[in-house]
Amino acid sequence: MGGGAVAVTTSIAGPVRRRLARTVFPLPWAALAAAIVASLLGFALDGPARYAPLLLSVVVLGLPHGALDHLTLPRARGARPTSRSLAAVGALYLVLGGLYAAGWFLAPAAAFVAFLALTWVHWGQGDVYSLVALSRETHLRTRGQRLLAAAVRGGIPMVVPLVGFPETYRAVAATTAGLFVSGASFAWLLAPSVRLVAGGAVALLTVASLLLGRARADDSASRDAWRLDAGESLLLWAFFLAVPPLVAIGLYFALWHSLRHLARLAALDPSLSPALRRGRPLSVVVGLGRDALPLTLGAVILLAGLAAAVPAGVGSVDAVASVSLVLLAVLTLPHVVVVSCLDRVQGLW
Ligand SMILES: CC1=C(/C=C/C(C)=C/C=C/C(C)=C/C=O)C(C)(C)CCC1
Ligand SMILES: [Fe+2]
Repeated sequence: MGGGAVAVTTSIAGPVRRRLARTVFPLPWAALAAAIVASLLGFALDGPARYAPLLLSVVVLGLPHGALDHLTLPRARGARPTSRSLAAVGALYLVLGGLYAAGWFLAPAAAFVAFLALTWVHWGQGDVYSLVALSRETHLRTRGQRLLAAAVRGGIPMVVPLVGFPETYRAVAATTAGLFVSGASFAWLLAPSVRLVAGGAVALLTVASLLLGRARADDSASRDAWRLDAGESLLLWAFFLAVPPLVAIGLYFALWHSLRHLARLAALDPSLSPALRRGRPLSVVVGLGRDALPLTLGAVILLAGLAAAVPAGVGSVDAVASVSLVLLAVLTLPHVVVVSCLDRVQGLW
C-alpha cells in the first residue's frame, strides 16, 4: 500500500487510554453479541417497536455526539473556543447543511445514495481513529492501510444489511425518499447482482485489510491491535448479517460510533482529565452531557421543523424514523468536515 508510516499524535496518556478502551470496546461487543444471539434464537421486535432502537439512538447518544462539534477543534489545538471559531462552525453547518437539505427536496433518491456514501466514509474514519488511538501500538501503520480499514469499517454497516435484509433496506430507502417524491421504489437494490457485487467487494476489502494488517504487525503490541481489529470486523459482519437492520443500525450508531466519538472528545476536554484519570465515569458523562445539551435540543427542534416541512407529512412511525434519517444526513455532512479536520490535527492521516 502507498504512503509512508504515519504516527498518530493523539497524546492520550497510557492509563486514560486503557480506561477509555475498557469503556469503548467491551460494552458494545457484549451488546452486539447479545443481539446476535437473540436474533438467532428468533427474538425480534415487531411493529412500531422495531423503530425504537433507531429513534432512541438518535436522541440518546447520536445527536449529542455531534453536538460538541463547535468545541472540538479549539480543544484539539489546546485552545479555548472563541466567538470566531463558534461562528465558523455555525456557518459551516448553515451552508453545507442548508445546501444538502435543499438537495433532499430537489433530488431525494440521489440524496439518499449520497447519505449512504457519506456514512460509509464517516463511520469508517471514526473506527480507524479508535483502532489507532486506543491501541498500545497500531498495526495500521500506513495511510493506505488506514484508508483500507476505513473502507472496511464504514462498508460493513452500509452494505452487509443489504446482503442480509434487502427488503428492509429497500423499504427504508423508499420511505425516506418518499417523504419528498412519490414513486421512489429503489427496486434496483433488490437485484441479486447489486447485492452480490457490493457484499463481495466489502468481503474482499475485509480480507485484504486483515491480511495486510497481519503482515505489518511485527511485535506483540501491534499483534494485539490486529487481533482486536480482526475480532471486531468479524463481529460486525455477523451482527449486520443476523440482526434486522433497524435494530442493528440503532445499536451500532449509539453504542459503537457515537460512544467512540464521545470518548475521543472526553480525552480532549481539559476539565474532564481529572475525572478520566481517576476513573469517574459519571463526572465524564455529566461534563460531556452539559456541553452537548444545548445543541442536542437545537437539533430536536430542527427535527420538528423538518417534519413540518416535508411534502408527504409525517403520519407514521416509519416516516418519523425517515425524517430523523434526513436530519442525520443533513447534520452529518458538516460533522464530517469537523471530524476530518480533527483527524488531521491529531495526525491520523
Ligand atoms: C436506518 C437504516 C439504514 C441507514 C442508516 C444510515 C445511513 C444511518 C446514518 C447515520 C449517521 C450518518 C449518523 C451520524 O454519524 C440502512 C443502512 C439503509 C438499512 C436500513 C436501516
Ligand atoms: Fe459521527
